[in-house]
Amino acid sequence: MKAAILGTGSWATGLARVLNDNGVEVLMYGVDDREIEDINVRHCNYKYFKNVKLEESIRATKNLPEVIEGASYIIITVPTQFVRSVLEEVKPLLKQKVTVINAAKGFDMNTNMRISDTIRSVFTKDEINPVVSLIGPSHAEEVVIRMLTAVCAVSLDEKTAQDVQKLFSNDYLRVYTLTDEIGAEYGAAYKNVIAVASGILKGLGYGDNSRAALITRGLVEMTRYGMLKGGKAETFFGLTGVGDLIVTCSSEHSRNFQAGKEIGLSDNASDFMAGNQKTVEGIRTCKVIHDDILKNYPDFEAPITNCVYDVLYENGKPSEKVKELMNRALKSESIKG
Ligand SMILES: NC(=O)C1=CN([C@@H]2O[C@H](COP(=O)(O)OP(=O)(O)OC[C@H]3O[C@@H](n4cnc5c(N)ncnc54)[C@H](O)[C@@H]3O)[C@@H](O)[C@H]2O)C=CC1
Ligand SMILES: O=C(CO)COP(=O)(O)O
Repeated sequence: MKAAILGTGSWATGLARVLNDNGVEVLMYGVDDREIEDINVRHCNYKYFKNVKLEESIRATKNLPEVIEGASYIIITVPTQFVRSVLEEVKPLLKQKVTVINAAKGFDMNTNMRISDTIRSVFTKDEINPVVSLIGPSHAEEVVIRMLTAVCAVSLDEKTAQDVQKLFSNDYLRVYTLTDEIGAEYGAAYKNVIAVASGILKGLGYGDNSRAALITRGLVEMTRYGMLKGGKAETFFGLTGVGDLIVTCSSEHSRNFQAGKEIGLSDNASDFMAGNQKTVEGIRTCKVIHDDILKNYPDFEAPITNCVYDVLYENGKPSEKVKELMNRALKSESIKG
């Protein structure tokens, strides 16, 4: 059995190793010569993992037709801004029905769709099986060294979710199935915005109490928003919700957290925004959610997202925004608002 992995970055490499460990033939598709050469020749991916030796059976190429040829599964591990364009390149290459598995977290660059909707908009029902997302608290840096991790295979179709569950599960990766696609995808995207806020708090010098408050109130905010979009409340209390929120808000591995930390340290986002080269999905996700609320739900309160938006896009000072959050009108802890 063969899996095509789109991307040669950190998550692509982590999931390639999982599948390789599970006896699946993997071939990675990349656009970066250095990453491809590292994987094929030096059997590592030094840019992302300084001390990890990969198996020789994990290979990468720029030749997309070779990657897609004979693959039963196509795994999306490119940042969300490239998902649609790479899938459009894949489409004419399909010769048999495949299962497309999304592992990216955020929204379509052009349409702001959830990524599962993007996949369904690119392919016909005859070309692909029901879409699956593989999401949950899973830093590539830990998965690639086989540290115990649990994620969800999310699909509207339970059977396809179970198939993907079996494909990825092993003694260090435990996969649960879930059918609330909307709730899971909004949770996995929204948590990146809260993780930027968590990094900002760290950079400003705040401690564990502040982070616990942010995670808790962030969970309330993302649950309310996700329910508005059609997700189930219980999903936000699972791996794709609070699970991913905790890991991303608390880990130095998180690029969203790192971005926030840098912004908090300089009490300003402009230098970071001008120079950033890393994959920080929360930056664009924040704008998508902020703009959606402004346009479609003017009475909806999203104080954390609004503050992160002001810092990233309106030159707001992080230290002032923290004061603003703390001095909002006092209220009860209700999830309703
Ligand atoms: N790194 C992690 O721990 C996790 C990442 N994710 C998600 O996975 C997605 C990818 O993130 P990372 O792997 O971390 O990013 P990354 O920055 O480590 O790697 C991105 C990769 O995409 C490649 N790429 C860019 N454009 C491409 C194109 N058109 N065709 C093929 N490859 C292309 C780059 O060369 C690079 O190899 C993001 O949405 C992220 O939120 C999800 C779970 C864990
Ligand atoms: O989604 C992730 C872990 O579950 C990765 O988070 P970052 O993109 O912030 O590194």
